[in-house]
Amino acid sequence: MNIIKVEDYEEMGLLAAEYVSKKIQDKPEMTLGLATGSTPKSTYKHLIEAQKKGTSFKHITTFNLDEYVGLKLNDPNSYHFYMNEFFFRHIDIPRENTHLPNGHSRNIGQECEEYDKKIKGHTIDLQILGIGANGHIGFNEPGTSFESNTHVVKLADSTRKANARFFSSLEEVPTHAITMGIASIMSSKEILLLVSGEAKSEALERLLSVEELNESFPASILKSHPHVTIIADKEALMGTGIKL
Ligand SMILES: N[C@@H]1[C@@H](O)[C@H](O)[C@@H](COP(=O)(O)O)O[C@@H]1O
Repeated sequence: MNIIKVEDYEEMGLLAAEYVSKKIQDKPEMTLGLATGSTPKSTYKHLIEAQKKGTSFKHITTFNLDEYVGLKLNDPNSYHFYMNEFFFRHIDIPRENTHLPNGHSRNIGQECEEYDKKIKGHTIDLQILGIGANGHIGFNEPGTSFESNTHVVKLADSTRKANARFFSSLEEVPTHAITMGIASIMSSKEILLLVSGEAKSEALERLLSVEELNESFPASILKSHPHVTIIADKEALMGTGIKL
């Protein structure tokens, strides 16, 4: 795993955007895996800037990692809304090239199968990832099989609490989500893991020090991926023994 150390959240976003832009320039029709949450927001902001400087998203295809179950697509807390608000509506990507699981589908099981089929029809060239404080990737909570494909997960209490900051109350946070599975994440050619802030420092330390792959710490699987780059800021690196 290659680690790029940055000063703060903003620099992480800038570097990540430069990294992604370079990949798009090298392969304009690439498939990009996308994440949500607080972590990649500054990356999207800088990618929007990159378009003004010549990066075009016209020929890329995107697949998002996850979506809450039960929220309407236009709910401000849905990841559909998030992606549109913070990225898609600002760039030149054709909407039909963007893919997210539909957590408001009447048949969630079928939705998972269909989403999985769509992913398998592509090879994700670069997957942007965040990490949960409990080591989740996508919404693959501790205990998820490393062989998993797109599936429904019951969110850990700690994840619901961590994400409650976006909702008016904890009760409003959905209990379930659809997530790309760990096997799908691992099948991407390359992974860019973004880690920012003190709240992630324990998870990052665990990831860097873990020696055995363990389903109780989902991110540990990344140790077995041949091409992972981590961009981590000072606060996240605190306690890991890695000095800036
Ligand atoms: N489903 C998302 C993940 O894809 C994300 O990477 C992680 C960290 O979120 P954040 O970036 O807001 O800390 O947990 C969220 O719940």
